[in-house]
Amino acid sequence: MSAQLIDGNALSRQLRTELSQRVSALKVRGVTPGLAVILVGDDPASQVYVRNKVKACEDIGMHSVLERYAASYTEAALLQRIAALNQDPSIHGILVQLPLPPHIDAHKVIEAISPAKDVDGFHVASAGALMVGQPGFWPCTPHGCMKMLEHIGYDLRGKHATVIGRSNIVGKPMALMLLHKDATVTICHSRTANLKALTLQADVIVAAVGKRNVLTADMVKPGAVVIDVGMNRNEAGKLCGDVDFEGVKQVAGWITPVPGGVGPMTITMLLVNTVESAERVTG
Ligand SMILES: Nc1nc2c(c(=O)[nH]1)N[C@@H](CN(C=O)c1ccc(C(=O)N[C@@H](CCC(=O)O)C(=O)O)cc1)CN2
Repeated sequence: MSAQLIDGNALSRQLRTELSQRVSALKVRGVTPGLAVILVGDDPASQVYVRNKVKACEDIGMHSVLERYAASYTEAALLQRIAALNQDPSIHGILVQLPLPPHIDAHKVIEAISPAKDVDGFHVASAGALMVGQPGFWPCTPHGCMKMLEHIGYDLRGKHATVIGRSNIVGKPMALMLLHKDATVTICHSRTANLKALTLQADVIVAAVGKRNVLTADMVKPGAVVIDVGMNRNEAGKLCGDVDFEGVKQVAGWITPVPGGVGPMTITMLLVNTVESAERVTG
């Protein structure tokens, strides 16, 4: 048996076409959705991600600004820049690319972004809204995973979902989103005893650890949906996820690839949040 692929590139293309129509409708009403992307430092992967974000905005007719600052940029200067963008009516979403250089307190920076423009969904107000099921921006990566499940028509009610990873930007919000859809959720992490026993029970597994081969074929129930959030490099420098793709695809029912799975969906959901932010402003 071989799992069916959940193609994040194809789904992104479809969603971005729909979004470009929403952007056109906003423009007719005199509003162009605008995203500000801030990059501090010269992390090579981050440079690729921010370029892709700006290009994605352009492709669907949105306005975007990319602000790049040297690694020596101060926290105070960054906070001042965010305060100005909070007041800028042409900007509906503000994103500070992570990771930030170590001298900058990422939590302080995220909290400086107005929750109304927090299209990354990282602000405590956004996290709280997700927790209690109130309107707010959802973090893009787990939101993209939920869209992929929706796309394959997967009904989560009563299903057992196991999330491997407990980060604030993926693991924890992922668990809450699955819970909102009535799944029974288990969160696993580095101190979890007998991870295999918990993944073998799962109908849906989300691997979000940042470590290769965290999930192997012997840990997966036949037919399960496997979503790989990992972004790692193997010895040959090739991009790979947290899942042993070749082995797991023989057992799973559905599987996301890396690249071409969750990654492009992360950027698509950022566009979704920014267009929604602009739509909220216009009422
Ligand atoms: N402010 C934020 N910082 C970071 C986030 C985030 O959502 N907001 N997430 C990650 C990085 N990230 C987005 O910023 C991201 C990572 C990967 C991809 C992606 O499309 N990956 C491709 C492969 C790209 C490659 O060839 O290197 C894929 O999976 O197909 C998009 C976004 C950390 N920081």
